Amino acid sequence: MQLHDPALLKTQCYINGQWVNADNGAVLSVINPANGDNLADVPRMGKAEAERAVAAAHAALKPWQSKSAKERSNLLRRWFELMMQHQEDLGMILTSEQGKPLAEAKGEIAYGASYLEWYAEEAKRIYGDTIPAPAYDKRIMVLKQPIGVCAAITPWNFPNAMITRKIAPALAAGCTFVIRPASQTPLSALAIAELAQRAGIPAGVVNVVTGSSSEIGKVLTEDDRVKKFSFTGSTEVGRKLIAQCAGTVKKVSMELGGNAPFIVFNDADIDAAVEGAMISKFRNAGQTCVCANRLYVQSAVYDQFVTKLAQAIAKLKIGNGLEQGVTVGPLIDTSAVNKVKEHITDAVGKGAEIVTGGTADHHGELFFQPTLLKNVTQQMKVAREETFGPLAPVFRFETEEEVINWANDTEFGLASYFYSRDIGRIVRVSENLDYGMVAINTGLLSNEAAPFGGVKQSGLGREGSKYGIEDYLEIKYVLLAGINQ
Ligand SMILES: NC(=O)C1=CN([C@@H]2O[C@H](COP(=O)(O)OP(=O)(O)OC[C@H]3O[C@@H](n4cnc5c(N)ncnc54)[C@H](O)[C@@H]3O)[C@@H](O)[C@H]2O)C=CC1
Ligand SMILES: O=C(O)[C@H](O)CS(=O)(=O)O
Repeated sequence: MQLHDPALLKTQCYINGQWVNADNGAVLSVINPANGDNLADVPRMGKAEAERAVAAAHAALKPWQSKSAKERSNLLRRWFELMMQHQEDLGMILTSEQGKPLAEAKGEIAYGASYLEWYAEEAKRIYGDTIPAPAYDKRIMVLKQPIGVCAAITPWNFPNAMITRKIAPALAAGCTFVIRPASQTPLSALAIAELAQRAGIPAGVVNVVTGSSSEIGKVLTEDDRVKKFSFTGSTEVGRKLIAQCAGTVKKVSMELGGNAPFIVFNDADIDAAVEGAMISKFRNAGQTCVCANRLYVQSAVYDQFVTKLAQAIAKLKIGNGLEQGVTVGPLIDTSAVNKVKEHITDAVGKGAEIVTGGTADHHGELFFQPTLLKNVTQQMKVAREETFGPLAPVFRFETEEEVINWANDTEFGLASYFYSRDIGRIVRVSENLDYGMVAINTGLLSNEAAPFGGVKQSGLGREGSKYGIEDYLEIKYVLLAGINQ
């Protein structure tokens, strides 16, 4: 891996300001999904190391809280500046371990850094309240104070942004943090920690532990010193982690699975809808929780949309994300490839038709051709399960009522999209979609200024925006009496 600053490639974990190996020297290999190369080995840590990381975060709490909001803000700002200065190297590390095209990886670095930038500012605007008391000799005050030691387990699909989207509001609020990144993509997390150290974030405020998800997860969810646990990943694992947090009544934030509807009405700008579908569906080879999972197109424009979408898909370039012009990289592992195959086989077996793609790609075992299916129905697996791959199933619908019912017929409620130029329809559909996020006439809704999150079984809480810091604060009610004595 050619880096301008090779010191960003860390192969040890970061605990209490020290770079350390696993106690028993065990390691896990980080593999490039594009070619199977071993990029590096990182520590395979477990219970003891995770407990030391929690202890470090706990010891660092008071000193971190004793800094002024402006001091914390300045440190977050410096961290943001360093991430942007090293955007190229961080992107290279990210593409090498996760697979997404370099342009997307660099975009993720800027996206991840934007949370540090945003919460550097929010750190200075954590306001409390004074409330008129019901008695003349009393005063009511409301303080907002940091919740304490926080912990998170993060996924492989956005190995930079899913960390900063949690750690930035936490540190801004005066909390300290322990991160356990996905074992497929630990190098991005360790590089973030390296830049935290360079930025002057004090020892123990940020800690990164790689290794056993179950052992480390058990400590982070059950240790009473951890007051807040945040997770991004599958709903299935999220349920388990919420249950593990119950024993110590931890506050939890969950960014879980999705099943996004992408609806195109007869009055839509079809070219814009195709452009939005391409962004929403094929970003990160379809491996995002907000990807269009079901494309619903109204009957009068169905054939035109399918034809134009097939033409756009034909322009995608599959390959190693480090190669110039590549727009679709490999999937993360063989189970991801098998899920795409399973959904295609099921749909075709129930009457769907492959318009383009449909098979694995010659670039390697983890590459799959961007695939378009038509004549898809609600009876197929793609209607109910998150594919998390480069598969675009297009359903036909007749009425607004019908498509709203189909779109909402899922346990998920994360992102949703629709294209229309009718103002009455825009208001009605926005209000009737049971989702945490509704994007209108665009296929990309993620940014640091907006509250990202889901309803139903897609999660708990919000990340980003002014709302995202609330999950790292506790409200304290202070009553002052006897004022006239
Ligand atoms: N909402 C989102 O942003 C994401 C959703 N997903 C969903 O998850 C599915 C599978 O992707 P995965 O990465 O395998 O998700 P996953 O939920 O299995 O893994 C996510 C993270 O949780 C960790 N983990 C898994 N089981 C654990 C356990 N018992 N205790 C503690 N940590 C555990 C993993 O090591 C990883 O760091 C995808 O098909 C997609 O549906 C995956 C990534 C992100
Ligand atoms: O986990 C994910 O898929 C991300 O939250 C999607 S996004 O925020 O990068 O759009």
